Amino acid sequence: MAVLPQLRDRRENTISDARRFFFELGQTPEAGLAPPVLRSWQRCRTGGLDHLDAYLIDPAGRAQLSDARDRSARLLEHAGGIMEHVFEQIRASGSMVILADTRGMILHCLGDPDFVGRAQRVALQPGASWDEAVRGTNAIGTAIQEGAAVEIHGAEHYLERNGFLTCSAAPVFNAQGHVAGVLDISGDSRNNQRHTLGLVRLSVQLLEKRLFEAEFAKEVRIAFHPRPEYVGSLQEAMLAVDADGRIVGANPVAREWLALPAGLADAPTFGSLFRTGFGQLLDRAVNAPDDLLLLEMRRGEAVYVQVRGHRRPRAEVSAPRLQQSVADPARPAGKPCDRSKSLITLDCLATGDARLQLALDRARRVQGKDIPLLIQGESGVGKELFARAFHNSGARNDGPFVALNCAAIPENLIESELFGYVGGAFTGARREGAVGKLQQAHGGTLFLDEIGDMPLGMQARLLRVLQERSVTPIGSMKSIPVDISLVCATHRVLRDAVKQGLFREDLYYRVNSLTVTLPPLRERTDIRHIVTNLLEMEAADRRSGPIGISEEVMGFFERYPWPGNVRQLQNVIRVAVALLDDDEHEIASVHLPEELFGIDGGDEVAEPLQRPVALAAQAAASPFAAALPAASAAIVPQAAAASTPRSLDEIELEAITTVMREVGGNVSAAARRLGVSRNTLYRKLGKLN
Ligand SMILES: Nc1ncnc2c1ncn2[C@@H]1O[C@H](COP(=O)(O)OP(=O)(O)OP(=O)(O)O)[C@@H](O)[C@H]1O
Repeated sequence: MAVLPQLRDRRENTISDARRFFFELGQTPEAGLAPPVLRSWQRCRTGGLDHLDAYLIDPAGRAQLSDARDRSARLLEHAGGIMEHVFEQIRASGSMVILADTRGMILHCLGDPDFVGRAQRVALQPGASWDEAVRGTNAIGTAIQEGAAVEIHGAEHYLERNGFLTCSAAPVFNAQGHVAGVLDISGDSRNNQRHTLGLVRLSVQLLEKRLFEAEFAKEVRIAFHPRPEYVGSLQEAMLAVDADGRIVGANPVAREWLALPAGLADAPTFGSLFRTGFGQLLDRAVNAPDDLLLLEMRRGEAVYVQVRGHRRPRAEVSAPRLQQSVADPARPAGKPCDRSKSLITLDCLATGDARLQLALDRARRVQGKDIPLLIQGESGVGKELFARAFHNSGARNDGPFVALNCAAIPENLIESELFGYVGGAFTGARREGAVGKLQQAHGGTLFLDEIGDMPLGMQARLLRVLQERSVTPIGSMKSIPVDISLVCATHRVLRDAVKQGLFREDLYYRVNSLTVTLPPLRERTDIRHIVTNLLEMEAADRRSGPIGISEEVMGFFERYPWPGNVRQLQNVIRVAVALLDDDEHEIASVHLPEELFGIDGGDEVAEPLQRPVALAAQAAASPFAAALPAASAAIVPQAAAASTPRSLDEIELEAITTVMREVGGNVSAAARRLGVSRNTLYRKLGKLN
């Protein structure tokens, strides 16, 4: 919005009065000048600068400019995209966006062609120095001198020839508290825009955040704020902490808040600022990686903290190389993977199944493009893990990953969970209110699991949020902007739900820009890889050395139909590992839970194990052979195949009596060895009797 003409005239009159006082009478004007401008005029006069000076210093030559750009390479790299974005906002307003280095030399600018010509007449162009000592009061040089954002309008410029400009600039601070450069928007003073300084400030905060994250990508970063909704925003305070708990970097918010001096010489330790030890915080963060932790500062306030960039020490993540009885399947080439949920990436999920690979490739293509992803698949196939990996592999990986299972919470709570509420919004509401998942996910990813089960009324509200990109908590009149990447999952066919009137068509198109379908475990060709990975993770938790698996069990796993998909497999492995004695390091048939063979379950689960039972039992009394399709009875010993043809009933009788004898008449043990449920075995025994 342009400044009202009357206001502008009034401002210009007071400044011209101030100029007369200062330049003609040599006095200090008592009013009409902002303190930074007055301080700057005084510095210029002390430095012997003539306000009528018309001599233009030539911009630096190409080599000098290139050296300066090299010195500020990181700044330029991160500022480029931000400057383009800012330029889009001010396009056609007769202005330009400028980036200058610590000495005020212009490194890069983007401008409207009509204004660029005029700007060049006063050397507002790459290579020119806008150091206050040579150009007098100007936004770039004065922001450096003042160490703060400034706006220098028209006649506030010290040199008269610059009076046609209006400029807003803010210094960019690095993590050590030193100025790393300046971002400026300059334009014709007649087109002064009221919000320009705000735009510059915000853009600088974004630039500082990117510089900080790039500099400390390998360090643990602690983001904090007294209000949880500000963690993840540009207003959050951020510290980088080394392995010894020393603060090695702080963003300007943290510096101001903690009154940290510039430089690193007297940097405090984490423990001197917070009541919780750094190691203790990391332990809590590993167990609750996406949560905001409430910490008390030594000086008394409580703040919400999010730990970023913390990885579980390697030794805890993956066990030493497994000496498995099954040859460890070759892993796809690439970096070793950290498979903890908080760090898993799409690359880590690629374990060789072609259909999964297709889903991974498709998801990678939309990464960073603000396209909602819909993940379909049966329960337990790994939809949530996929969503986390999608988040962790993208540019938002430092932001929060917030999950909400729409089927798991009562219908009347979904609204407050999603949108949050202000204190006293309804009976039973917490006095201090609550931040909804949508707001919590700001700057990161919101994962809506079982979106197909979301009530219709809620669908309409969610649609509005996605369209308007803002959320209004229950009981509030204020809408809060939210920037989220949306990932949804469902085991339903959403299109059918739309046809049945259970899912809004407009929301369907919103959430369904790209759909990926994860294959059920029984159809995957990489079960060996998954088993190996799960075993590694269990071994790491058990901390008692590597765990192997017999070929027999692995073969069974590859053939079992896994109605509960990876979740079921994971549980089976967990139970098997728990059943291992301390000196045992290999999972064998005895470690598998009975339910797997339908012993205590219904015939539904047991059924796939029953088909070749007689052959398998006779051959090896192995429950795993039972899971083999008849055509692949590779583990059935030759003797069985070569024996004289007999009726199936005869073979079955012989198998059952042999096994019953071997287990001393224990029906449960016999059923387990035969690979049938206890009920089935009783039935068969009844028939035999
Ligand atoms: N490739 C994998 N490797 C290791 N563990 C996996 C893999 N895929 C899934 N899991 C594990 O299986 C379990 C189920 O996965 P997840 O919760 O992601 O499935 P889901 O499809 O979202 O299930 P639901 O539909 O029931 O919510 C989780 O504990 C997850 O960590």
